[in-house]
Amino acid sequence: MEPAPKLNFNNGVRMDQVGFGTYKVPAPDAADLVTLALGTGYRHIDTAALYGNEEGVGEAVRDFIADENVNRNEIFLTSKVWNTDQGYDSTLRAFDATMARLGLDTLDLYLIHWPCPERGLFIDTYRALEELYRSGRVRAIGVSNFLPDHLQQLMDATDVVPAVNQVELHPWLQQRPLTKLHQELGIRTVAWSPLGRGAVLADPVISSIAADLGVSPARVILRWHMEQGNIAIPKASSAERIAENLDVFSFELTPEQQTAITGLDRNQRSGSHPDKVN
Ligand SMILES: NC(=O)C1=CN([C@@H]2O[C@H](COP(=O)(O)OP(=O)(O)OC[C@H]3O[C@@H](n4cnc5c(N)ncnc54)[C@H](OP(=O)(O)O)[C@@H]3O)[C@@H](O)[C@H]2O)C=CC1
Ligand SMILES: O=C(O)C(=O)[C@@H](O)[C@H](O)C(=O)CO
Repeated sequence: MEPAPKLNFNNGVRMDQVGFGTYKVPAPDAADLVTLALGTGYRHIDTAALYGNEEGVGEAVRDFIADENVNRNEIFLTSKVWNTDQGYDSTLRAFDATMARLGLDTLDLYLIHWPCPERGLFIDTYRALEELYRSGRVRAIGVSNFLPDHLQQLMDATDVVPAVNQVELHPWLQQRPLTKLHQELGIRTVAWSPLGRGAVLADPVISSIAADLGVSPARVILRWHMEQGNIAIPKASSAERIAENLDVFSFELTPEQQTAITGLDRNQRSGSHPDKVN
């Protein structure tokens, strides 16, 4: 299957518009599942220190590069510094630990996982990401779960504009004020839980559009993300679903279908609120 189109970051780095998410992929399963995703055509993998699967993700990436004669720069890998490692020196140590687990020399994108405003450390943490960026150990840096006021505080105090803000986003939580701010600031929106952890698949409007188009509800939702300009990182555990989630570039939604999906927005989170995680 053809890889997804690539979108440019504000620093010229390019990321596939569909990636493979690995939250809750058990460590023993990670190497095989990521290998399956890479073999299907994914060239963008999302993990994090929290997920406990960086060893398997790294093994899959390294083996795919060796076995398939693929260059390292053809695979885009994201990881994230966890909340308990926030702070300048601790973030640098956390990055070294992530790279040791991945078994790689460079990372394509490193993110602050949650702002954790009560810790008061996300600016120091981001300064460590800036150091990693300046030293060439990461190709791009960014944030995750940042709200507008977090972004403003960060950009007032630091130098490198985040390449992305990775946030929960799906038809029931469209985050329109935040995505508008992203566009104004030149920050890419990466949608985590793009399927609402599976819940949105059962929405009757999605099901009806899927029936009209003769595709699955997941492909409708992910096509919607593509047409919104989002980068989506669905997680799946079967070859069929992994392939299905990447096959979202052979059809389009009609304006009426787009409008119907826009109408599903109801500010409903499947995950935690950024102000509640510390
Ligand atoms: N930065 C952050 O704070 C966060 C980042 N993330 C990232 O976002 C990724 C995706 O989000 P996630 O929370 O996993 O949820 P998703 O919205 O990707 O949904 C995943 C769920 O949907 C099911 N599913 C996937 N594809 C299909 C399909 N084609 N048909 C039917 N069911 C399907 C999966 O089932 P099954 O696995 O059984 O196939 C799984 O239960 C994560 O893996 C992680 O990488 C997630 C949460 C927070
Ligand atoms: O948001 C939640 O409640 C979750 O369990 C996840 O978002 C988790 O906190 C996480 O950050 C996964 O990347």
